[in-house]
Amino acid sequence: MQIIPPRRAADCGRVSMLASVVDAREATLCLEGGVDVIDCKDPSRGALGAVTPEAARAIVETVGGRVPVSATIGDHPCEVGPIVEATLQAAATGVDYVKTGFLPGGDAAEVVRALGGLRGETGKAQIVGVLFADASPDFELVAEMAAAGFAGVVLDTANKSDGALPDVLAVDQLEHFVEIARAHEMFCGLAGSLRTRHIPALVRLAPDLIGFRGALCRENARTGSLDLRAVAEIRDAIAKAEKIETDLMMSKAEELAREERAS
Ligand SMILES: O=C[C@H](O)COP(=O)(O)O
Repeated sequence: MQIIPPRRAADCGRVSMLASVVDAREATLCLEGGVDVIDCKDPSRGALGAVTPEAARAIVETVGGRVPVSATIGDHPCEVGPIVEATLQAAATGVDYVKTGFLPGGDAAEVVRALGGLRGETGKAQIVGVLFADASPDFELVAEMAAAGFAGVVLDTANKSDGALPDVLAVDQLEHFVEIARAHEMFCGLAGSLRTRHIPALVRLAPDLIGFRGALCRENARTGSLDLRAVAEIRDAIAKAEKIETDLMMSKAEELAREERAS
């Protein structure tokens, strides 16, 4: 089960919606709401809080292969031991992707290389690196991740009470991140306290996915319960933004064709 492979999202304008869920009930609600990727996460335990292995297995079973399932491993210090152990534990639950965050401090490149050395030990699970826009992200790490065989990379925020991703990094920096991921043939995701109002500018960057938790909950309380209407609102906002982008591309193509015929 694959998230849209690199380049196709940019070519066909299809941006996947990722929703972070705490249990099988929320996973079912997200499937009903048309979510493209189910992300196992316990928001009460941090930016990349991990659910229990039992909860992750229950989510995988409930989703039943209908969409890709990812799991976060927790906000570990950037050290080989804890991150490798947590990554293997998450991979053993049957998810398609394990999202591994890189907080500042420690030798992130060493950790990436250690994770690359796990090839074959993570079963079907592929590793996705998560960089934190509000914690001095090193975009040079994307090349290391690609060399280590990571499937993708996500730019998220660590501090969920200090603004959204576009408040932390300017759009041209977000665009640069997407371009770097594409250049290394990895899928890329954008996340971090995102709301409906952020969607048009982010869809314009054509990431492969945009991730949400807080916006999907009642009163945007990320540790609260998911709300089907909020899920549908975000789903519709992505579809609307994609249609605008597609129509814009079509009209530009028609204008170019007219100019060529006239020349
Ligand atoms: O990957 C998903 C994001 O971490 C969503 O969480 P957030 O919307 O609360 O930032």
